[in-house]
Amino acid sequence: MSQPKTLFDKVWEKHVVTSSDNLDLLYVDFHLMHEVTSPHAFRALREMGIKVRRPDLTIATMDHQVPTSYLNEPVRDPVAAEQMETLMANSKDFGVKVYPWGSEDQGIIHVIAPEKGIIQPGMVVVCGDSHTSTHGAFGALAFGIGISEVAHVLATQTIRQRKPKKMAVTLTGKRPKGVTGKDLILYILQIIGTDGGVGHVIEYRGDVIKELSMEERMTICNMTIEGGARAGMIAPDETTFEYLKDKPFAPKGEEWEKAVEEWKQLHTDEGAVFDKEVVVDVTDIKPFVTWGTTPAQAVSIDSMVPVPRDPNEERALEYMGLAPGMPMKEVKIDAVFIGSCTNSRLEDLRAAADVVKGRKVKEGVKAIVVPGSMKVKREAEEEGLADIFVNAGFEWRASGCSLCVGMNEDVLEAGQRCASTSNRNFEGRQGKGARTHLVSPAVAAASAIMGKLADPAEMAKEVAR
Ligand SMILES: CC(C)[C@H](C(=O)O)[C@@H](O)C(=O)O
Ligand code: SF4
Repeated sequence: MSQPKTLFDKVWEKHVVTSSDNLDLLYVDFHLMHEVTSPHAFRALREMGIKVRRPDLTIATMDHQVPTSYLNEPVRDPVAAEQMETLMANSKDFGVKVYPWGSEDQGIIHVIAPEKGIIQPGMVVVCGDSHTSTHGAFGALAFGIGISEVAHVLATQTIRQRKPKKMAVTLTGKRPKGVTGKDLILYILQIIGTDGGVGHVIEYRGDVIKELSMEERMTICNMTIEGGARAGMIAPDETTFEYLKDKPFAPKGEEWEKAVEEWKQLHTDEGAVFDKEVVVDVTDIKPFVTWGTTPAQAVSIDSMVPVPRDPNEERALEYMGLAPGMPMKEVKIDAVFIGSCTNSRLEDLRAAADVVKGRKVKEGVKAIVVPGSMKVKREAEEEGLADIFVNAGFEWRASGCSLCVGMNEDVLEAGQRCASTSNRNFEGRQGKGARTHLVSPAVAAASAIMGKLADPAEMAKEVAR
């Protein structure tokens, strides 16, 4: 019998075109692009007189800099306007399909690619964006690449990589009610730290993972990068196939049957060895929130702000304006952001709307919902979620990265504190001096109602509909 292999080994080996100097040249099945990391690459191709090798395996969207508070008007920010025009021109010149701002297919690149069925098990997917790790949820090997690598992929449809090591994170026990994919990944990050995955590709395993929806798997893989890993992966199963079936880019008819048979082989063989293994029991966990300025600085919502253990943690507390011993549930907030490629899919908006329904956002709190794609926006409107948010006092926006990164006009003021469903709480991430607490959509929604970080289950008992 051949050597047992991990899921990652199987996908990697299938894509090696050639090797030299400990580097493998990998074939790329799909290349995703956005307006921020593409201009340089297109310029490089233009200067060298090279065409895009496989425009049919490349798509681009506008997400980071697009306005979300208005559509069909000239873009007010000149820098954003220029980036957007540049992407339009480059896409046209190089024959790459683009989903521009205002079009019905536009959205955050990591939301629209899965939504169209582009991401399929066993693929190698790259994008000049760190959160490309999202797509590992499908059993694809998906990772972010640098700007010069974007040019290389455009020109050759391949990428040179050193093979990362293998790490397993196995979730055991029973997931408590009210604990979401977001809580699980915050909990995992708090255990492994921001460097726990460095040099590795993490495979998430165990029954807890098998029971998660595709949306929750995407949330977990999305934030894998915050643990320093190159990528996160989850073996495809019936949940994956169910999600993909009939999506525009998915194989159809006989091709579908054939693909599913192949995809079923994409799992780690019994006896395969990982370089590093972490086992996490999830039985006793609660919703998780961050208190500091890294996604790993997180605690249970029932806990207190911790006593700092080193100068970094001291600095984080100072930046966050928090004192040790203060209950997390007493931390007052000024803003709530429900959005980002971590948590802006229909299921996320449903979870938040479920908490908000019939209640009102606390006076003085600015709360916005930014759907991950225009498709999510339309669907949420059709099923009445948008009305629930608007009636409660949320702003209902068009799709984009928005307050996740503050590269458009959505930024917070210095000192403002936000409960955010995004993935990064670094200093200044949501605006200079702004403070970010990473939370799940349900916790964000409950926090909007309470005006402070809140556990949705307790909020429901305190605030009538
Ligand atoms: C702008 C882009 C390169 C960046 C990334 O790589 O992740 C952004 O999406 C982010 O989330 O910080
Ligand atoms: S939503 Fe946030 S994390 Fe995701 S791609 Fe946009 S800026 Fe990056």
